[in-house]
Amino acid sequence: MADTAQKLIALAATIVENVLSDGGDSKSNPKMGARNQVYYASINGECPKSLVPMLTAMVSGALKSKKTLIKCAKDDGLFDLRESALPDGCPALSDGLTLNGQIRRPNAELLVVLYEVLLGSRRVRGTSPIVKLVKSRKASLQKTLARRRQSGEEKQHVERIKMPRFVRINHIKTSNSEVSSHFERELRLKFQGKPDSSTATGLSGVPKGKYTIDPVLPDIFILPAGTNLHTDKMVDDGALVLQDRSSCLTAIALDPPPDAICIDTCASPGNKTLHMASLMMKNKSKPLGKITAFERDPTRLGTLSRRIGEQGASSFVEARGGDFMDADVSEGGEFNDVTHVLVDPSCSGSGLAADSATGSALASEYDQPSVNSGTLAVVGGGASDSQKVSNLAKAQVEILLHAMRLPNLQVVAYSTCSVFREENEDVVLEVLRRQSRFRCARAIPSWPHRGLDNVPEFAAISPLVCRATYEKDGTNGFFVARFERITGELEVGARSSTTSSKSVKKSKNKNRKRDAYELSTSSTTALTPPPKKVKKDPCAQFTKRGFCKFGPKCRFSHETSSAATYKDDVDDLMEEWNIINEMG
Ligand SMILES: C[S@@+](CC[C@H](N)C(=O)[O-])C[C@H]1O[C@@H](n2cnc3c(N)ncnc32)[C@H](O)[C@@H]1O
Repeated sequence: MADTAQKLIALAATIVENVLSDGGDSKSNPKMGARNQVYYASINGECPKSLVPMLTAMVSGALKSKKTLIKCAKDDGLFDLRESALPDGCPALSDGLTLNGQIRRPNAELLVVLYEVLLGSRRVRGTSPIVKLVKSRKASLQKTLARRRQSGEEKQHVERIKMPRFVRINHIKTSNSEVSSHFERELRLKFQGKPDSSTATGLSGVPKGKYTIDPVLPDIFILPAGTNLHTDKMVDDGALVLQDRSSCLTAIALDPPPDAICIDTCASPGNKTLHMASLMMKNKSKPLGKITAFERDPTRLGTLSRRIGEQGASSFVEARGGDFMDADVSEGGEFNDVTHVLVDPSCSGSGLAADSATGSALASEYDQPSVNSGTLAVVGGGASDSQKVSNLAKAQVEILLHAMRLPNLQVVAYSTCSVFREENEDVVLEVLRRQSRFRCARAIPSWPHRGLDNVPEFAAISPLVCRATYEKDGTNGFFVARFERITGELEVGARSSTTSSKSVKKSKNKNRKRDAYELSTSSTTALTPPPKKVKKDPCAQFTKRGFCKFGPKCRFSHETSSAATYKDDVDDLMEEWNIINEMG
């Protein structure tokens, strides 16, 4: 037992070291990212599948909480210990310090073990000298963290948010009845009936031993939080997909008919591409159409291709390496016949649920990207968070406009897992302003939670778009909009039924004229700046727990100083979050 724990700690430390280091071979290349390295460790047999959730939690926790862990160790005097005070074989921890006492390069194993003791399982397992050292100082380290939190030097502990386990059916490989009997036979779960509300309370209330189905969205099963399905046969076979409920909104909003010719502009790891494929197969009444899934990142393209194969979709889904912005969208071009496009571009990821590892809180949908928190690490170099979000928003608008140039395109679904209006309603308004062939239509009419309702300029689009939040929907924060080609026969804002290829041709001539009349093509147009917010006192419940039962209606502020955490592969993180939940 202790040996297994030590092997796991050593593996986590190797991955952390790879990520923190500057170089590495292709296998341990830090650019590959921690999650991919965990994945490789599991397929290479270095980590048993059942321990993948623990490994993921250790690696992501140690990396995300690095600063907190080092400060606690430093305050606790760990780096001042003389060699004689260290257990036999323990590396000199002060090697990682510069002359003025700053940390140059933390010992990766120390980070992992400190994470376990202070923020993770709070237990010390393993046998190495570093484990022995931390074990001997566990109580004082934990007191140091508590003191730092009390003095405000560290963020208060945020209670772990437990989302239910959402599982989507892949209709290419299975059916609802097969899945139900699998849950009952293999997992010994009993169906508890369909919940009568879509509130977070209704959803998170799936008791142990039971399962249910989504009250609003088709094909989603809801299992108790913490259900470990990482070794489940149907998940392994690609018949069931672990996907957050909110991330299923986009393909449902697009609603492609079986013969649709589709593009996913930003596809990897392919959750939404493959959801589209499943919907097309489910409704198959005529020959299947096709999906071209663009991915510009070569590593992520590999993940996408693999998953297309695993989920049985290779015959009609193609992974295409390259930037969608270079795709030929001209009349008569390669994508002349495309009717449906899904746009789920890189975003700030500000809607991802609070992370127990870092203690960061859930951003509210009324939050704005803070100017100086500096937590959006990837886009725009040293730019402020609000500048990075603005850069992301510009790219989001350009991808939508590029897609809307496709000559036979009928429907576009747009989504982000951001809660910021700058990447959501503002993007929709900007796209409507810059072209005149598509209007915003009502996406998923049965979804109860619509767009921001407190901003006068959003009044027309707010009832048409969908939002999701942990507080209201039991999911990560999410936004979806549906655009439809204007046929001239429908009222603005009304939703047509899924458009057939005949009506595509009918409206084509009219649209050609509109094509010529495309409005501004400038990529530098600034989005509407967010209105100034009235300063409210902080909400005590939100500060303490990371959420509050009054949600956006609360009269106190839910603003956080680190409202956004940038992650390009946000869907990976969603899945990772589910994994971390399993630890609870
Ligand atoms: C938010 S993730 C997509 C998640 C995916 N839709 C899913 O549900 O699994 C964005 C992905 O799009 C890729 N991407 C961003 N902009 C792109 C572009 N212009 N062309 C192709 N891929 C792009 C990124 O590399 C990243 O893998």
